[in-house]
Amino acid sequence: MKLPFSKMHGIGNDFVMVDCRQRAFPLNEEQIRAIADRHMGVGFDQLISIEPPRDASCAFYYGIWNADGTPSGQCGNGVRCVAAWLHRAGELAIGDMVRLESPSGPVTVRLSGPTEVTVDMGVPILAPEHIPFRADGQADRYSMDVGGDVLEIGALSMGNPHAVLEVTDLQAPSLYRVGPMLTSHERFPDGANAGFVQKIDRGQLRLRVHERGSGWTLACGTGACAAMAVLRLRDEVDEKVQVTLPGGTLTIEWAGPGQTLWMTGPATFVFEGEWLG
Ligand SMILES: N[C@H](CCC[C@H](N)C(=O)O)C(=O)O
Repeated sequence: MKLPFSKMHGIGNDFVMVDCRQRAFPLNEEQIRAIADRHMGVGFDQLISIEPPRDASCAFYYGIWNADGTPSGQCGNGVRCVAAWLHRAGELAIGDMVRLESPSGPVTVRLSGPTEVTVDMGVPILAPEHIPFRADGQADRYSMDVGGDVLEIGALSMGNPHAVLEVTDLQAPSLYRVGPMLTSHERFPDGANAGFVQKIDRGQLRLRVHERGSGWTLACGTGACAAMAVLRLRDEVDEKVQVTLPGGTLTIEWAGPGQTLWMTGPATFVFEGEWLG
């Protein structure tokens, strides 16, 4: 197969973008994993397809797959790259607001420059059964046994499930043990992206994320949204927060429950290629 693709990243969370506007999505799980291989393939954290919309109120649909071939419902850094990709393809003008359809429903994007994108990520989902997360009821903190340690986590969905743990030291070696255990914890029936967040002040957070299906990444957009929302629910941060991940910084704005959450950040082109698989 000769598969043209674009390589992009959003603050270091990297993507292979596949144009499916005129053709059906051509890859099976095994091929996705082959392209994800950083030595024998191209390498990516997520592969993203750009397709005609299924919901007529949206301009395009985008599909999301992790490096291990599993699908996801949402990708915050990815949707900014979809918007910049559509601009480069002549489908989206700077300043336009357009609805895009993700596997978990519509989001609205606005390009403020060719590679600077603001996204209305929708309303964070807090009800445990819709995350999905096993709990007796909705709470700002859930006690969880993770490998023998009891941790207090926040849980929510941004269209994909997130566990958020507030820490005082993002360099602590224990995070590397806890991350994978949280990602595949039995209380998250579909798994979870595990975020470790350190509060600097009411307007600044630092974050590292161990992603379901992709491992440790340089950035996770929905993880930044989830971390901010969890701390906002505990009134630890203001409505507008800078979230700094290993690969860069995003701005997250959220008033509170029931309101939509906004994410702003860059989307970067790296190269165009053709996969010969
Ligand atoms: N990196 C992405 C999230 C990918 C989602 C994925 N790992 C999952 O939910 O399985 C982001 O910027 O939001």
